[in-house]
Amino acid sequence: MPVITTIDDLKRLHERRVPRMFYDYAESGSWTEQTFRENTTDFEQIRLRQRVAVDMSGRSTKTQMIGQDVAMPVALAPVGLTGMQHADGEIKAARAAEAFGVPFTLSTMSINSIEDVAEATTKPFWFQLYTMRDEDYVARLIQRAKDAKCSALVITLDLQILGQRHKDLKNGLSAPPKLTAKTLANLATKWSWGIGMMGAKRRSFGNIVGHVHGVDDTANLGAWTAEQFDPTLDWGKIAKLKEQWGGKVILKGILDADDARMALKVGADAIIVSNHGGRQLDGAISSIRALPSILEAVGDQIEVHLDSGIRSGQDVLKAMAMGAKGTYIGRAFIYGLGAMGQAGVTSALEVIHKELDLSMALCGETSVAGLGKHNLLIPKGFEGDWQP
Ligand SMILES: Cc1cc2nc3c(=O)[nH]c(=O)nc-3n(C[C@H](O)[C@H](O)[C@H](O)COP(=O)(O)O)c2cc1C
Ligand SMILES: O=C(O)C(=O)c1ccccc1
Repeated sequence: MPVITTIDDLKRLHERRVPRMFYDYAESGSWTEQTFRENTTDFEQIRLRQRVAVDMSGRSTKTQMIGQDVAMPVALAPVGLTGMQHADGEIKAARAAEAFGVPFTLSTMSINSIEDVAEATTKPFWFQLYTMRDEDYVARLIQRAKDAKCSALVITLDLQILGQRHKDLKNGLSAPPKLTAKTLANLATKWSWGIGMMGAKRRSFGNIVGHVHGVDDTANLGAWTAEQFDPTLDWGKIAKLKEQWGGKVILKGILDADDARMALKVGADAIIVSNHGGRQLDGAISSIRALPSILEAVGDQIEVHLDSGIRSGQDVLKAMAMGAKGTYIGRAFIYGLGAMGQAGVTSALEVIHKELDLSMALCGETSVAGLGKHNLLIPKGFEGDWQP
């Protein structure tokens, strides 16, 4: 077993072990990838305040997200096609999250189905919803998530149409995913991935294929999304979905204070400040830069979470100290999954937990609740003086 001490170690192994088509799909941002890059470089702009001679014994990273206990404020973000990174990837990731004590969010676009994951775990997980044109299908999907006892519905709002990712088009990534001649050639060097996949429970969209008609035979992810997703989704429809669900609702993909106010108005329990990991609107600001103005607008009335660009426990610390009440990792756990399956996801969580715990101690903090702006050195003008 290789010694893993950083998320980057897992990323290198992921690249080595997973066919290029799926590695590229995970790693890509849209268009020039400016937003994708700035999601991580903007975290680097913020510095941590080192404090000394503070009793650091009895530290804890435990806290709550939407009223649920978490071992640290880091959930697994919904990631489509997770089961193509590793056989039964959603089951593996959900089990790793459950054992660690952090929430797992299952994507609508997952390979393992809601029922597969419910069967393989003992605690409730969260379900992420994409709304399709077929409203009956959406209603059935919500019912399936209820039947599986999912404890939150995460409705993603920043992807009713897909941002263009060049590599996916060049690699011929289709939806539902199919192996092309190019990928099969690439497979020759990815034996363990291929052998695993042969034994996988599923190799196509588990929540969709067999549950809705006319979904196969599409050239690429963008064309498929344009055909299937509901382009008319608006705040009125979001309010109706919330009513249909009846439980906790998290609205994902908020990057603007005005939208955060709308989310508050429809009665969401939490929002996720997110630009979808730089995969949607290239040129949008990083989520860590968007966070302060959103907190100012709604932070005292709704739980504000953040994702996009988190690669370390220091990043988690920075987001929490700025005022977020929770964070999510997307690629960071996908690297682990592609590298080593369930053990790799556990490893990603351990890396981030250790970084968070040690950095809290070196900042002179012993609890998540104690974190605040006093832990940060934020450069003047960090939020940008761009005018809407
Ligand atoms: C490969 C990949 C697939 C994704 N699929 C979904 C999805 O199905 N639903 C969704 O709401 N977000 C999806 N996202 C966005 C993630 O939930 C999350 O917002 C993003 O990964 C956070 O950025 P990070 O990867 O820098 O942590 C996806 C992200 C990646 C990298
Ligand atoms: O790739 C993504 O980011 C994503 O969310 C998605 C959208 C449509 C189909 C599969 C994944």
